[in-house]
Amino acid sequence: MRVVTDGLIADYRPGSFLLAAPRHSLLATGAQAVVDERDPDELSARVTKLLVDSPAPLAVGALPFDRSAAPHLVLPEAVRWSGPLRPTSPATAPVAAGAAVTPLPSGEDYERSVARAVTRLRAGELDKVVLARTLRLDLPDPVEVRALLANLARDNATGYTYAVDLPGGRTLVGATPEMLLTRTGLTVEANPLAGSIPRHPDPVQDRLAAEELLASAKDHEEHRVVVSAVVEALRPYCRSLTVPERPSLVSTSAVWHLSTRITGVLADPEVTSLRLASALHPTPAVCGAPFGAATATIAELEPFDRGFYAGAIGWCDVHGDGQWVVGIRCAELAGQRMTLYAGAGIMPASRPDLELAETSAKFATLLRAMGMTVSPVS
Ligand SMILES: C=C(O[C@H]1C=CC=C(C(=O)O)[C@@H]1O)C(=O)O
Repeated sequence: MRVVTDGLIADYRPGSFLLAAPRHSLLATGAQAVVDERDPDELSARVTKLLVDSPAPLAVGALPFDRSAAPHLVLPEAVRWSGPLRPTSPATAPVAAGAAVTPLPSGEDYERSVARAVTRLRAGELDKVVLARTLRLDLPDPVEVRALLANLARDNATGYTYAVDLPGGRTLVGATPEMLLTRTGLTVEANPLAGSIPRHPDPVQDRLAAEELLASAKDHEEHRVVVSAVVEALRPYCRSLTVPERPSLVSTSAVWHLSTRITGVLADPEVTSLRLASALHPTPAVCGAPFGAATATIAELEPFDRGFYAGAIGWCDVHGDGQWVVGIRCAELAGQRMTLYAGAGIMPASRPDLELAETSAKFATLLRAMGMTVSPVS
């Protein structure tokens, strides 16, 4: 099969790092050095030192969901920038038909876990928790990653399409709508998303769904928890912060979200985008609040390791500038196995069936890009 791809995607090879943002795209290849310090200050200091001492213009990579696990950053051998990716080639299926699909947990078990979380939330044990589920695809052939990336970039032009090489021959591929942090000089920007509703193929029903989301007290509260955590995490680093009073609506091709764009001015020009990303991550958009109770609930109720799902993906240059996005709407590829991840923010007013439907809608980002129409709710 000949795969026609465009721009930087055509030059993507296994092991490369790709981040295609709405206004620019980055392809980094090769690895002069790998950095995996777990302490955020040491990680940032080591990356900066290596960048000062080497010709590499930036470091790229990913922070895992679990703060105590090792990050995976590399100083690439070559870096190329281009404008936004605008794949023009016809969609190509990244793999022949015939995947075996295994959900973990099953739909019923996910609903049971959501119900257990709701009981704890209503008892006041925590304010919010994000519970995820996975779909394992066992494929007849290895995935053609360039075709998958082209389809993701085509369907998610306002989002961030990415591919990150992970230890152990794995690759995280996805298209996230959520930007964790961008630092440009003294200016920082964060764009937390939380509060979602599936989109509808009928335009009138779709508009009604968006209005329902805008009117939902549960979703506004779910969003408020995230915005307040992001503001509190940024405050010590900023001399001013601007936070809109109300969230706005944004959409992917699969889901409507509540979104708040926060901007700030850094107090200390030495604080790198990597250090700021570590300070923010994981926000309650992927974890919950309070942090300790949410991580304990996730560890107890989710029957899998998140790895780099719900982590942070991005780059940082020698000046500390950079961009980090939230590693959601993604799948981990390992040979002919592909594991898709999707989570939903659970609140005291959550309904298990609706949270299951929301995770199904989130899986559609990857399933559509794979050319699959299978119903993931099982
Ligand atoms: C955890 C995910 O989405 C997060 C980001 C936006 C909206 C979310 C929500 O409304 O639940 C989630 O917090 C995911 O896609 O796996």
